[in-house]
Amino acid sequence: MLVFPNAKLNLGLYITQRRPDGFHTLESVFVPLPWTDALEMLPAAPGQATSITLTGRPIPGDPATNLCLRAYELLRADFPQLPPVQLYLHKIVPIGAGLGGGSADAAFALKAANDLFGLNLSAETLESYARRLGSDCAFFIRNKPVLAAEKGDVFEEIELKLSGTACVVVYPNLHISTAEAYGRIVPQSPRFALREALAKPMSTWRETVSNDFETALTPAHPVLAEIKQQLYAAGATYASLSGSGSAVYGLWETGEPASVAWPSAHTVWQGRL
Ligand SMILES: C[C@](O)(CO)[C@H](O)COP(=O)(O)OP(=O)(O)OC[C@H]1O[C@@H](n2ccc(N)nc2=O)[C@H](O)[C@@H]1O
Ligand SMILES: Nc1ncnc2c1ncn2[C@@H]1O[C@H](COP(=O)(O)OP(=O)(O)OP(=O)(O)O)[C@@H](O)[C@H]1O
Repeated sequence: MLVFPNAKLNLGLYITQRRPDGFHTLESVFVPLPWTDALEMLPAAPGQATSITLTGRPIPGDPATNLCLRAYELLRADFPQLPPVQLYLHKIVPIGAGLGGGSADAAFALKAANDLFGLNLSAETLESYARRLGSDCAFFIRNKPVLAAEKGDVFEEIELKLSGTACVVVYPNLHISTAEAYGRIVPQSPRFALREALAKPMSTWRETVSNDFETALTPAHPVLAEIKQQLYAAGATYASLSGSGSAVYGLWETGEPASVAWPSAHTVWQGRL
C-alpha cells in the first residue's frame, strides 16, 4: 500500500499555558498542505522482521526510532495478528520545520496498517493511537482544517474558504527542535479570538493572526523575518511562521506570487492549498 503523508500549516498559534506534564496548551488552526512524503507498507517477506528503508532527505537519529515504525509497533502491541511489514519512506518534507512531517508519516502508517490489514478501526480510535505518538499526529488522521486546543490534539471543525489559495513555503535549511522552541515561550492569553479573526477577509489577518513562536524565535533567527518580509514583497496577502518553525509561508488571496530569487540553500514549495 502506497500513501502520501502531507504536511500542515498553522494559521495563528497561541501558547496559552504550561501544563503540569511539561507540555503546553495551545490554540491554533491546522490546515493540510499538499507537500508530501511517500510511504509504502508491504507484508514482509517470509521469515523477515519488520524493517524500514529510508531514502530522500536524511532523517537525523536512529532509523529504528522512526515514527512510522513506532506507529506500526504501537498497533501491533494491541493487534498481535498484524504481520511483520517492510516500510519504505521517501522523505521530502523538511524536518524541524513546523510542518508536522514526521507526525504525518506516523499517522499515515496507522491508517495504512488499518486499511492494508482490515482492522476497521474508526477515525476516533486511530486518533487515540496517534495522540500517543506526538501532539501533532492526531490531526493527520482526518486531515481536514480544524481549530486545535489542549496539546494541539483536541479539535473543533472550522469552515475556511482556502481551497485553491496560492501558497509559497520557504524552509531556510534551519532545523529548529520543537522542544527547544517551546522552551523559549512565555505562555499568554491570545490577543484575538482565532475563529473570529480567520472568518474575516485574509487581508485583515496580518493585523490579527499571529504565531507566538515567531516572536520568540526571530531574535535568534533573523532569517525568519527576512523570509516573511520577502513573501510580503512578493505580494502575499498573509505570511507567517508555521508551528515552531523554521518554515515560513505566504498565502495569496488572489493573483500569483511574484518570483523571488531565494538563496540556493533554501527549500521552496509553491502550489495551491
Ligand atoms: C508546534 C506544533 O507543531 C504546533 O502544531 C506542535 O505543538 C508540535 O507538536 P509535535 O511536534 O507533535 O510535538 P511532540 O512530539 O508531541 O512533543 C515534542 C516536545 O514539544 C513540546 N511540546 C509539544 C506540544 C505541546 N502542546 N506542548 C509542548 O510543550 C514538549 O517539550 C515535547 O517534549
Ligand atoms: N518519519 C520521520 N520524519 C521526520 N522526523 C522523524 C521521523 N521519524 C522520527 N523522526 C525524528 O523526529 C525529529 C523531528 O521532529 P521535529 O518535531 O523537530 O520535526 P517534524 O517532525 O518535522 O515536525 P515539526 O517540525 O512540525 O515538529 C527528527 O529529528 C527525527 O529524529
